[in-house]
Amino acid sequence: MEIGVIGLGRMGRIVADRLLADGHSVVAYDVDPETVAAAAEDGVTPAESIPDLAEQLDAPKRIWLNVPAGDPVDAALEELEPHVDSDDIVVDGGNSNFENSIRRAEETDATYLDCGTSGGPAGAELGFSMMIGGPEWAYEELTPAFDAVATGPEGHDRMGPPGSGHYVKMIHNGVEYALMQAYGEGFELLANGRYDLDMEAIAHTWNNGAVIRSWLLELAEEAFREEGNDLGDVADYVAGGSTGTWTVQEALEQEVPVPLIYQALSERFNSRATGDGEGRFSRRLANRLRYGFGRHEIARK
Ligand SMILES: NC(=O)C1=CN([C@@H]2O[C@H](COP(=O)(O)OP(=O)(O)OC[C@H]3O[C@@H](n4cnc5c(N)ncnc54)[C@H](O)[C@@H]3O)[C@@H](O)[C@H]2O)C=CC1
Ligand SMILES: O=C(CO)[C@H](O)[C@H](O)COP(=O)(O)O
Repeated sequence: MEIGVIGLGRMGRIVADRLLADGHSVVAYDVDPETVAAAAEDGVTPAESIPDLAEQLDAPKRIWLNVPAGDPVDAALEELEPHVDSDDIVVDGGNSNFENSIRRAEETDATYLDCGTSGGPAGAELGFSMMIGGPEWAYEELTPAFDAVATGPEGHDRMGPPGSGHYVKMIHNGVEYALMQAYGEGFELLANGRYDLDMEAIAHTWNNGAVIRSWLLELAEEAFREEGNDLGDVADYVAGGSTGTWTVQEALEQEVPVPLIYQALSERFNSRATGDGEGRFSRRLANRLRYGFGRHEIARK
């Protein structure tokens, strides 16, 4: 299959590479020409602009966006609009707000799939987990590409109508915040408790057979190995927060209590209010875990 990839950052580059590795052909564009040139060396066909990318693709066109959520998605769609019709499929692989995805699916002349994507840049070797919303025919049409970018056929599924893919990913991220907070609190108590303990060794032991083993805990083990038992100069500052905020807003609207997710989000806001980089071990671990899965910059003291 021939696919246009727009956005070749941490996630888009993996999408392009995994499509190429599975035998698909990729035409790619990024606002950063150096990024495009680097990808071209590894086999993508470079495009100089979004219209150029659209013109290089044969009809029906298949286009995959991996740009930052918000205005860049609308800007890319606006440029695509004169070049697409309902036989063409546009996938938004970013962390877009699900209500924007519903609006975009209605506004665009193309057929739209919202694709919540989990696994982060660190998950490149295994492939991603992908939650997709939109028309069934479009999901089926793109299944070979989803098989290539996800962990395989089990790594993606159609959630339901437009918006549902990003809705499920939003709540996934709320769970992610709460899990990081829970691990953080446990390690904070261990670090300040009554024994002199080795955090990496504890994480390693828990990761081997314990009820609470997980990928986040493997990333915690890696964090202690790389930063030291006290997390070194990793600051008490947790960035991000948009998807968690939307999760809490949705929970309020649906009158579903989500105290753990709300508390984890509040801890992030608190970390920014304190601003001294010292403070809570739990939040320092969350800061480091965001680098672990997402390659988000680590705030340092
Ligand atoms: N990093 C992560 O762990 C994950 C990120 N996401 C989501 O995936 C999307 C992309 O994230 P990343 O790859 O991490 O971001 P990134 O910042 O690494 O890459 C974004 C790329 O888009 C390019 N770009 C921006 N505006 C553009 C435009 N109008 N046209 C073409 N290219 C444009 C930038 O130059 C950059 O190369 C975001 O919505 C993010 O929230 C989803 C899951 C995990
Ligand atoms: O979606 C993701 C992982 O699943 C991204 O890494 C996202 O950036 C995480 O959210 P936040 O930036 O609010 O920590």
